[in-house]
Amino acid sequence: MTAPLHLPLTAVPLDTALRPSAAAPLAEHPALALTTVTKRYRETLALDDVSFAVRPGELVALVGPSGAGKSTVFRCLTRLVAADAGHVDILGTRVDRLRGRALREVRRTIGLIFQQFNLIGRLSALDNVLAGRLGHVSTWRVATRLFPAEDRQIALAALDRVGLLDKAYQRADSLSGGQQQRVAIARVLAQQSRVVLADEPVSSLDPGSAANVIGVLRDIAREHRIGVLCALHQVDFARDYADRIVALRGGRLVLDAPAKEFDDAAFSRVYGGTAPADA
Ligand SMILES: Nc1ncnc2c1ncn2[C@@H]1O[C@H](COP(=O)(O)OP(=O)(O)OP(=O)(O)O)[C@@H](O)[C@H]1O
Repeated sequence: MTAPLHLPLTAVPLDTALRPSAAAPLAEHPALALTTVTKRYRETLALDDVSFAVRPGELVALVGPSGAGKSTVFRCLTRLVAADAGHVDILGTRVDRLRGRALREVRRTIGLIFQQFNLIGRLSALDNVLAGRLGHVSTWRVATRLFPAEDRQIALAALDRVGLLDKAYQRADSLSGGQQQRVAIARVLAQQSRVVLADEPVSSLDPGSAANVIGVLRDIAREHRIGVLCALHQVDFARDYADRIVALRGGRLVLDAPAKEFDDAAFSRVYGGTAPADA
């Protein structure tokens, strides 16, 4: 375990510490875009001519019934699978054409948030956030976990932003689910990602914690001009917190609209049937 090192947070103003790196491409490009993407797994057409984009600063909810193709969208964006047709862009770079090192570099710019938090339980919240700095520091520093003071400052600022500075030296597995997910958000902040993919980030949380986490995600998207694509099962959260909702059904895009326009008619177009009272 790294010895606690309590650095004064005043040394680097928080907005400076968390500003996206100057090397990052500027905001003209969408954070991510799918253009006429088709993906087939043998006989299953998982994505059928799907196009949509997420702009910097926007939280877009990706909704749809089970098997609609949401995970396949994420797999195409991270190039875990190759689209059969169409193209996939991250910050203006076509990831579907990349290989090897170039692909790894683009992947490193994508912040990932998972349903099950994906933290290392025995490490402190701070060390988990520092993992977001791995793409920014040399291999020997990673091996020895001797992160420069500046990286620790950035990680602490990120924890402060999600309201967890006082938990920095606490083991991740001693935190509540909502707190762990906020550590995961702090990690993508420290990573200075311009693109975040969040796969069902609040599914395992109680409604209060879920609202808190998704609210933090939306706020950091706006503050840091991060494009966030967030797969959500809870349509009510999508409506309340997302800027737009993109809906898939049977691999086809059936809706791409401002979240507040997602009414009962839209619900039945996406899911069939009527919206539950609390959706
Ligand atoms: N590796 C695979 N091999 C064959 N078919 C697959 C594979 N992965 C997904 N599929 C099929 O592709 C379709 C889309 O699956 P996908 O996992 O993208 O949907 P999803 O919207 O993420 O579903 P869920 O909400 O249940 O996770 C489904 O019909 C699924 O059964």
